[in-house]
Amino acid sequence: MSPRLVHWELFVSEPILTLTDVVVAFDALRAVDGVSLIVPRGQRRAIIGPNGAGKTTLFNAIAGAHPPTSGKIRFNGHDVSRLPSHRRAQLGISRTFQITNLFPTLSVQDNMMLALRGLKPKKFSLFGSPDADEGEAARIVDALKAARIAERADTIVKEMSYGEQRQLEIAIALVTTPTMLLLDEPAAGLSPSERSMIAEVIRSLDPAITVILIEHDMDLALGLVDYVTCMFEGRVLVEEPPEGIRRNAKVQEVYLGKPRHA
Ligand SMILES: Nc1ncnc2c1ncn2[C@@H]1O[C@H](COP(=O)(O)OP(=O)(O)OP(=O)(O)O)[C@@H](O)[C@H]1O
Repeated sequence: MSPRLVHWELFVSEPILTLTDVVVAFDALRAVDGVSLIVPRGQRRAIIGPNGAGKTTLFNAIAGAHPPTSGKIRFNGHDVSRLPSHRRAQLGISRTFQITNLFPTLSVQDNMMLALRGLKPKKFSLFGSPDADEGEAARIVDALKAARIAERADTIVKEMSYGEQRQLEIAIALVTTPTMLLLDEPAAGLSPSERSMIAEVIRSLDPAITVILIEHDMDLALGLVDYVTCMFEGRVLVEEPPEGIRRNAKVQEVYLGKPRHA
């Protein structure tokens, strides 16, 4: 076997994401307090834990919105620990936010274009053609199809239901063709039927995309993932497949509430 091939094999078997002893401190508060994680390529992972456990702060550390105070983050063969978020996005990390981040008076198509070109509406009107070229148009169609809102391209965002807006956020995260997608409470505030739609969208994402999601709805989260990390007070409390997580005594204690005995 040639050395080139050996190197390639090592590369493809390397986990897509490795966190080593990551700390994010806000003054005296260690919101993330020494988290180490290994996420294999293509895995679907849920991060669960009670309010304030450090889940969103951990996402911010991975995506670059708030880089770690100390520790290492390795993504797809690169040490990204100190990179700004736009460089991490270029390397293939994409995310959605807990609170909608859309431009409500623009169309779905224009929101997608802004995301694709990494612009804000003002700059959008100043720079280049607002029309998508062939490559951009194809990526937008693919992302809208994956999010199941292909027929809404010309709709003004504020006229869409809240559930559709959450689907659009996923489409926006997909339009940059990420290798890893971080979804921060994708189903928060949705009705049961909107939740089922979001679950269907996540379930049918390209299996090559690694997906990490924060979700408070346990039924939804556990039905979508291969593996679960439960955080508590900034640390990893438990890691295991979804089958065991509900029965795990530590998880019951901190997250689900102590089991009631008859
Ligand atoms: N920018 C900040 N400045 C100071 N403290 C912060 C900041 N962001 C988060 N924190 C604190 O860090 C801790 C972890 O917050 P974080 O939002 O990461 O938790 P979470 O697990 O995502 O909670 P939730 O489920 O409620 O969204 C909390 O005590 C929070 O108040």
